[in-house]
Parts: sequence; structure tokens; C-alpha cells
Amino acid sequence: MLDSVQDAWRLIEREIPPAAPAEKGLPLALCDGLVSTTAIHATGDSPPFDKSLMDGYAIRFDDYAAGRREFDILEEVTAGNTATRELTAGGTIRIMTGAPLPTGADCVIPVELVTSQTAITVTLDAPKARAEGNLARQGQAIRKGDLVLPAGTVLGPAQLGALAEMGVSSVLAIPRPSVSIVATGDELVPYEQVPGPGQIRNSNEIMLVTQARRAGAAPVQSTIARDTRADLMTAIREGLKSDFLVLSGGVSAGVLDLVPSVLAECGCEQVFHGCNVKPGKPIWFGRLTAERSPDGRPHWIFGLPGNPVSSMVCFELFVRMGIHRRRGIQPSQPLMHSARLTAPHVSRDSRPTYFPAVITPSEQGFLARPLAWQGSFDLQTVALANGFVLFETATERQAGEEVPTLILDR
Ligand SMILES: Nc1nc2c(c(=O)[nH]1)N[C@H]1C(S)=C(S)[C@@H](COP(=O)(O)OP(=O)(O)OC[C@H]3O[C@@H](n4cnc5c(N)ncnc54)[C@H](O)[C@@H]3O)O[C@H]1N2
Ligand code: MOO
Repeated sequence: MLDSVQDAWRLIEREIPPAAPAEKGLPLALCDGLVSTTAIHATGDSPPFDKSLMDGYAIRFDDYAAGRREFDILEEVTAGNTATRELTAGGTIRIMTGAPLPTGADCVIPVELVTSQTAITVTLDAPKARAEGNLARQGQAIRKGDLVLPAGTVLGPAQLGALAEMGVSSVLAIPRPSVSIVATGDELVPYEQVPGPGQIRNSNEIMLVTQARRAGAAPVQSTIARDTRADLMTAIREGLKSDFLVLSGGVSAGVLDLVPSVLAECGCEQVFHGCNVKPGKPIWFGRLTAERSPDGRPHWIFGLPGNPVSSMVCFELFVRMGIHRRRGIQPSQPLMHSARLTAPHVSRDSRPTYFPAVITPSEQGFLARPLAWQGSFDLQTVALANGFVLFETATERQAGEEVPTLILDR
């Protein structure tokens, strides 16, 4: 058994390299959350021309500095058009935000500073006027050839917008890894059904599919496997067509905890089994190497403990990290945030424990309120939490003390 979550992280990081990019560039609309694998350079200047940042009047600042306040209106230019003439001394061109700055202009006075106006003249009073005021020069944000995004950037709204501005319509990026989910157990019935004696509804499958999607993977299939070697083997063989196979249940010490041995029979090699963490102690992690895999590609397998909260926490701590690693996201480990406890807490457990809590922002930083959690079977309490407080082994913590927390994605 591993001593710590950190040991598990190191092994997962060692085992799972980032995937290669898709062979062809992917259209921007499909790239949200993907990591680009090449540096992207500007195809032109941004802004592409000198432009006004205000609705107002373009002038020559020298005119204003010399004391002129009344200007002759030469023409009007709106965004999407260009002025037909140059701005000459004593003149002004009425200009809208985003319109190209007329040649000769070097200052825009906002329309709010007009003191009087006729059909052909305008009087301006702008005590703070300055040369280059209220305009942006061509290339002020970025110049043609400059780096827009370094390789390894996670593409999100701003990045995709910046690429669209540059006319970059497709990107070489790492595609989403595929994930199969297999819930194991003779006691499971689909959640739409009424369980018989000793049976329970399969809550883990939809939970893990949802977690996989939120981790940026593509869940391709999910199923229930019964606790027989034959049924497990069929489900595992099918699941091993995905980049990641995530199983829940059957990894501890019971007579029907067959998952590790059937995985071995299917050619999977164990990297670790067991970690000093609560919930989640019996977690299993391994690989099916490209050499042993029927499709010649590597696959990774997480056997999560069946208790719903154990499955959920192990996904957040380990599977999500494996998926992030494959997607090329750095750092891949979960990010911990410090918070202050709102109430004292006694932890008698011999394992470091991720304890469900409500974590809220405050002016003094995050506050964490541990919930009345009953243990690994108690998913109902976790459903009211938005994260976990990490309590180290057998500790007594006072209200106000700082503790590490893991905040869940919304
Ligand atoms: N003698 C020992 N017993 C147990 C140990 C141990 O070290 N020695 N570890 C305990 C810990 S810690 C955990 S966690 C559980 C994990 O056990 P398994 O992974 O083998 O899971 P199962 O026995 O199959 O199921 C545990 C529990 O969860 C329920 N379950 C399973 N799958 C689902 C599902 N898809 N949806 C909802 N609920 C599910 C299952 O019915 C059981 O109640 O082992 C302890 N035992
Ligand atoms: O590790 Mo188990 O998940 O404590 O209940």
C-alpha cells in the first residue's frame, strides 16, 4: 500500500505521458479545454489599423495645444468604413469607436466634451486632452510574427477569441481521451429500477460518467458488470478499447473482489494497489502497455473502491489527474486551497481524510464548514458539499485554524 496521495500522484505522472496531438488541426469550435501543442504566432497586427477608442472627434493635438477650440467638421467615419480625406489643420472628423483613425489625426476628443455645435463646426473643451489620447495604434496589442500563445496553452474563451482575431481557424491540439466506466457488483440495479432485497441502485455509474466529462474526457460507454470472472472479463475487454478504463467496486478484500485478478488476466499490470487515504484505501491503478494491447495503444485502468464517496473522491484525486496528464494540462494534480475552519473538528482516523465540507469565500479568504458526514457510503452529505477538507491523521482542529481544502468544479 502507498504511504500517501503524493506517492500515487508521482506514479500516475510517471505512467501517463501527454497524448500526441490530433493528426489534423481541429476547428476552433471544437477546441474548448484542449491543449495546443505548437506555438502560435500572429498572422497580422492587432489592432490591424490605427483606431478610435471613443465616439467623438478626431483632431490634431497640436491644434488643441495651440489654443484652438472650434473645429471644422470635415466628414464622419463609422466603424467598418474609412475616412475619404486627410485631417488638415483646424479640422476634425467625427469618428465612432472602432473606426480607423484618419491620416493626420493623433487625438480623439469624446463626444461628451462638445460644448456647442453647428452643422459644420464643433467646439470642444477637453482639459485632459493629450496626444495619442483615446486611440490605439496598429500593432499596439501584438505585432505580426509575435507569439500569440506558447505551446502547451489550455484553450479557453480568451485564447480561442485571440486566435479567431488572428484568423487562425484550426489548431493542432491534444484530443480528449476516451473513458469507459464499469460499475461492478451483483447487488446493483439500474437507478430507474426498484431494488429487491439486498440490492441497491447503481449510483456510481452516472456519477463517474459526469466526473469523466467534467475532467475533459469523452465518456464513450458505461455498463454494469456482475461479480463473475466471465462477466467482468467481457466488460473489461470492452472497456479497454478506451484510453482509460474506470471500474468501481470489487477491489478490497471480499470473496467477490475479483477486479485486480481479472485485470491481470486481461494483461493489465498493476502500478499500485492501496493508498493511505480515506476514503479510497483499496484503490487500484495499472496499465495495459501498447505491446500487450490488442489495438497497439496504451491504456490506463483505475479500479475505484465501490463505496460511492470512495469512488467519487478517488476520481477527483487520481483519475482526474490521469486524464489531465493525458490532455497535457499542467499541473495535473488537484489544486488545494487554504481555508479557515468555522467549527472545531476531531479526526480519529488513522488515515489522512478528505472530509466533505461547504467552502465559501469571505473577506478573510476561504471558510470551510465540515458537514455531519457518516462515512464512505454517505453520498447524500457529499451532495450538499462543494469540496473536502483534508484532515491529517488523528488530529484535533480548532475553529479558525487553517486547513487545506479541495474545492470541486461547479
Ligand atoms: N476486510 C476488509 N474489508 C474492506 C476493506 C478492507 O481493507 N478489508 N476495505 C474497505 C474499504 S476502505 C472500502 S472503500 C470498501 C471498498 O470495497 P470494494 O471496492 O471492494 O467495493 P464493493 O465491496 O464492491 O462495494 C463497497 C460498497 O459500495 C457499494 N457499491 C458498489 N458499487 C456501487 C455502485 N455502482 N453504486 C452504488 N453503490 C455501490 C456496495 O454495494 C458496497 O456497499 O471495502 C471495505 N471493506
Ligand atoms: O477507503 Mo474506504 O473508501 O474508507 O471507505
